[in-house]
Amino acid sequence: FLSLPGLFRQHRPQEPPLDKGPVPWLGHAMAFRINMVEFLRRMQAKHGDVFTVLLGGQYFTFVMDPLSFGPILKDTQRRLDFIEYAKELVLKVFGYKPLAEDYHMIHSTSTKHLMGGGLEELNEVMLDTLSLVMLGPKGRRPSASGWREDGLFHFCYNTLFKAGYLSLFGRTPDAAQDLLEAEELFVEFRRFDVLFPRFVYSVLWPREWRHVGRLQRLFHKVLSVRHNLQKEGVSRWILDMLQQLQALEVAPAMQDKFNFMMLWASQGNTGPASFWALMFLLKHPDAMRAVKEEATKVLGKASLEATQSFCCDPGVLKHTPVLDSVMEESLRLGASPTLLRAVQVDFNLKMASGEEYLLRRGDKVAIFPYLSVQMDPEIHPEPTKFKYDRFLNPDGSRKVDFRKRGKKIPYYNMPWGAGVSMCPGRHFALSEMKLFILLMVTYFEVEMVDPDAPVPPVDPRRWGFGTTQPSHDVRFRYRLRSAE
Ligand code: HEM
Repeated sequence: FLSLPGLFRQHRPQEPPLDKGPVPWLGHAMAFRINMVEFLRRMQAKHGDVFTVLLGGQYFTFVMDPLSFGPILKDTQRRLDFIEYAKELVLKVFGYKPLAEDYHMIHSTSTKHLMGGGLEELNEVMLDTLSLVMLGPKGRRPSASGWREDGLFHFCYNTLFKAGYLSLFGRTPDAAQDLLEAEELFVEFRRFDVLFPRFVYSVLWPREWRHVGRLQRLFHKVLSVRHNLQKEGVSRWILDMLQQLQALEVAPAMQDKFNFMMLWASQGNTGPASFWALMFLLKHPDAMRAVKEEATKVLGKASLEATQSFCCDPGVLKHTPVLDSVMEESLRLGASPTLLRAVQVDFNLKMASGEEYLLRRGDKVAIFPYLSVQMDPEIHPEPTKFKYDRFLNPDGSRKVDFRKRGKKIPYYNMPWGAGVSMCPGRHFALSEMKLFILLMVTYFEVEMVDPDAPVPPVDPRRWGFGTTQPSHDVRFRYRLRSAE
């Protein structure tokens, strides 16, 4: 009954082309869910740069022209809302009931502790925890000099998850036990991660719904405030936010759910993104050579003596333009967030071309930068190719000048989203991923088991959910460089 008005919706003059799809109410939901990129390509070819589609009872207007993103991302008149819409999702996925104060709290605390001076402190902790995860509780073990084999995706995700989790959510005096618990948590995190896209689309089987419920309860328990209080070195980022929630008299059970949300936000993307970076480096010897040369320049020729941990000044992360470009290029190819805003009042969206479209109150506006920016051949020639120096000027400085139709384009790569929903953890995320890659190329020999194995394609079910994942893993081996 509630969806009836939607069913009989008619296209009004000046509105974007309307495509209600083949199935009442569901509209295009099936095609969208199976492969969002293919679906949007088809719609763009059919309707142009702006179109409205019906997806599971809701109307989404996709804006595909990056020169027209400004009015959506810098909407000062608050005709578009991000927060209310995000609230529904957060309640469903994490069980967390957001407060009006949350947005400001998360962003101001992140500015304090995940950027600038706070970040320098956290980088030191991250280096220490990466040492623990990659070398074990006793530092470099003699047996560790032999080759070890793993799936590259599993290795990167597992390492970044454990190091990130222990750095942010704290450790106990028993490092071996911490590692064990982090490993167990990673296994559960991956189970949740695998179900995540279909959970969001509400298309799980009954058994899977029950499984998701069990996983949610497990995370609430493991990340509970009570459990956390027994730990040392819980990051200021987490502590500060929990203190603010306490001051707002949020119940402890709700704080546990908040922690789960922060675990997801902080650990769901860095592992997969590091995988793409290392994968591309392994497949592009020129890029690997350039990164290694830069690493030697900033760190010197490093190797480990017995029982040593990594020796690296995180300050060097400010002097790695080549690695910066590699990370930006890997994120261009591997990150595919969807930026969503709810339309609060009917209003005219002005496009860069001068055209105007009427947007209807209650609809959602969506931007999918992977297709409309990151894969645009005019902005990034040969967009499907990995070019490690794409984001470098000839003089070695960072390239920020990208153009479309002759116009400088402000949003030329959008892995972190943009505007009000821009990732507040981006500086820390880049630091931890760069630290991991630097350690891998400096202290380890790394090679693919089958050097001819191609870069795996993206799992199409994950388009639109932040950093993509490969459709299958790739075997690789690694060993500590011997001391010279
Ligand atoms: C490669 C790594 C990462 C990528 C690509 C990434 C990307 C994003 C994107 C696109 C969003 C916006 C989502 C939306 O529009 O709904 C977001 C939100 C967020 N990210 Fe990240 N992120 C990464 C790592 C991190 C890390 C390491 C942290 C924290 C330590 C973090 C904390 C957050 C938080 C708290 C939010 C929600 C902000 C809000 O509610 O407004 N992210 N991230």
